Amino acid sequence: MVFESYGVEKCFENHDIGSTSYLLKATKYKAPKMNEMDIGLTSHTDKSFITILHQNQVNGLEVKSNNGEWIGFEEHLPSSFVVMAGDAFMVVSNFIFNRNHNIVELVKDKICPIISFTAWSNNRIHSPSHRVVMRGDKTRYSLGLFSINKGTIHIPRELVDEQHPLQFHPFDNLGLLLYSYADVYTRSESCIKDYCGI
Ligand SMILES: O=C(O)CCC(=O)C(=O)O
Ligand SMILES: [Fe+2]
Repeated sequence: MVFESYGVEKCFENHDIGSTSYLLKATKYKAPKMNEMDIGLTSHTDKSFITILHQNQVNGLEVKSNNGEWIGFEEHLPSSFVVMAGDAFMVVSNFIFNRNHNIVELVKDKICPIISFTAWSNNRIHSPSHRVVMRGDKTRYSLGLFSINKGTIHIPRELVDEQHPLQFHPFDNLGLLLYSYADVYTRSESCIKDYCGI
């Protein structure tokens, strides 16, 4: 849908199932002691191209809004999941799908572009900062499917123009992930900009 909306469907073949590695991560977040509030996962942006998240109906995921407020993601359907852009892609929206694959909620333009700059979309799309905050007395489980492109991601020529001069060198998505964990990354405001910014 995003590729279509930018008129670059032809680039999709470089991002299809054969061009992507997947990391499936299951996480258990314990309920805070004494019913207080606990940060389950500190604020970050994902280094994937795209992330799909599902939780066991114990809310906790929060996304930073444009004005710096944290918006809690409230799950209403057991079959819903969140699709979120990573630094390699970056999207302005969170899509929440139901089991018929229809978008049931679009938290458009609320997502904060404060610290991240998109690579593939040449800085048009932003990956949201998000975190997990635990409240209440229930254990939370989440499943995250992180898709990471194999090979080199090139910024489509169609996404470079006068208003959007080229912002990123071609880059390796797995390299970005490893760089974010490596000592060489000095933890400035934007990992992706440090890694392959022009
Ligand atoms: O558990 C969640 O809902 C979020 C997990 C997450 O953001 C991550 O692992 O990068
Ligand atoms: Fe994340």
